[in-house]
Amino acid sequence: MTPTHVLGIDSSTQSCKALLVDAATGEIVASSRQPHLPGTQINPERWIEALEASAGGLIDRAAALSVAGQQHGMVALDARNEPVRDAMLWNDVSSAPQAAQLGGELGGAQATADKVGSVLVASLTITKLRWLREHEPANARRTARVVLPHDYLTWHLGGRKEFVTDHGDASGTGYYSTAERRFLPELAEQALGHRVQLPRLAAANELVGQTAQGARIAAGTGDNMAAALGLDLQPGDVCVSMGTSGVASALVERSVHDGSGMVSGFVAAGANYLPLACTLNGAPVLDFGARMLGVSQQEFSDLALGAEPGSGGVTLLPYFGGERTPNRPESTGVLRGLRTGTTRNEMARAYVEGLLCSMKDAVAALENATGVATRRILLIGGGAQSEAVRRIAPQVFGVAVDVPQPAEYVALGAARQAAWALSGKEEPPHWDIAAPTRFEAQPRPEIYARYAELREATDGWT
Ligand SMILES: Nc1ncnc2c1ncn2[C@@H]1O[C@H](COP(=O)(O)OP(=O)(O)O)[C@@H](O)[C@H]1O
Ligand SMILES: O=C(CO)[C@@H](O)[C@H](O)COP(=O)(O)O
Repeated sequence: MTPTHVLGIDSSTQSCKALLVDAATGEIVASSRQPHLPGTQINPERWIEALEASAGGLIDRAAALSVAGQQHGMVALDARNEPVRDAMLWNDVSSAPQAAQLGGELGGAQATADKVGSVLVASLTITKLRWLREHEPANARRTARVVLPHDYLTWHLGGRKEFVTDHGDASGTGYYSTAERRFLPELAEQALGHRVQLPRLAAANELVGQTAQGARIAAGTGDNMAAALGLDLQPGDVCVSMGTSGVASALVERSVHDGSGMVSGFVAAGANYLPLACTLNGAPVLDFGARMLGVSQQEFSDLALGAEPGSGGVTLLPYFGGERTPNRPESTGVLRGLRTGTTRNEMARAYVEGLLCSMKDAVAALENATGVATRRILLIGGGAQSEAVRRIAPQVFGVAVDVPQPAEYVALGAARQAAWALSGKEEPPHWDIAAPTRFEAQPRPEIYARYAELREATDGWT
């Protein structure tokens, strides 16, 4: 029998990735990737070009497809569904003042988390709507509809008919009630100044359209929700993703409302919830370190592994692009403990340890907010390809770290969502996931202790 293929698309911050997968087994039969333009604002048409360049040749081989996308980006459209301006992405921190302002209007941090699942930070879509109203009033007035990156691509692939989203991605807008699982359009109106059209909310396993080639289209979801589907995340697992963002996420059965703001209480693709702690500074911290030392990623990893744990006393706070967890949108990176004898090995290792310590902050926040102890960590994303990250991670996290077989788990999760919707069943298909490689090491709590001291000492710095 000819196998049925499904296509998973991951339109993430740095690139668009596509995986063609056997719908019955999850076996990957083809893959492709196309980079996105750098920056924190982008014309959404550029995403379409990257999608066509990566996935275009695979669509006619798929019976169904699904798009997972970077969360939160504000795609503001006019009455003819033309973008009124470039999309503002999750990592654009311009709207930090508006986040604080709107949070106050909603009654403060805990009241906001109770209402929408998350304390407002600049990443969330609603804060960008208020920014638009204050900084570009003419564009704000022209805005008739607001959608998320994955909604825009799903709409395009379906022949530009209906705008649809899913509960997972919608839960990251700041105008969605995670407790009631519905949009709160009055909050979008409060932010922007007038009512806008929002996409229809579809179930994670719903078919919402069809491509010109005849492939059925599933609702899609946010990239972190898709990663949980791709990994088949289980209770007690914490997924640590080192993409452009650094994310610690876990699947739980009840909605989370963390008034501290460290954890965003999002909804998963399906009946569960996906609380996550997200930093603005993920794998690009390693890119920055390698660039500063003038070496390739491979050489950078080798350099880092040539230094002792603790990096000879050099500690890095890697808040290069401002930070979201903790909420320090104006902050910059800080290096402490440099001596005349500091070596290149120690410098490289300090970058790796700094990134991992910021992810340990995220894991700790997740444990605090959910009350669930971490049984194991699954490390994914571009940064997980670094040997130094893999080997130093268990020293910093203090638990074993599993690195799944190299695979694009967001795109794989999108493919699983497509297979799920195509099957018409209540549950996603069971796919055998290859056994991960386990990394274990003697915990080195002193690394994190020194990092935490630097984080506290620099609170209030910019
Ligand atoms: N071997 C490696 N070592 C360190 N970083 C890497 C390696 N391979 C990829 N990366 C980094 O991972 C990031 C891309 O990861 P990815 O998960 O694709 O991001 P996103 O999903 O946000 O687009 C880039 O910053 C890239 O430089
Ligand atoms: O803002 C968040 C989650 O809240 C980010 O995780 C974005 O969803 C972008 O993800 P990557 O491109 O880094 O995977």
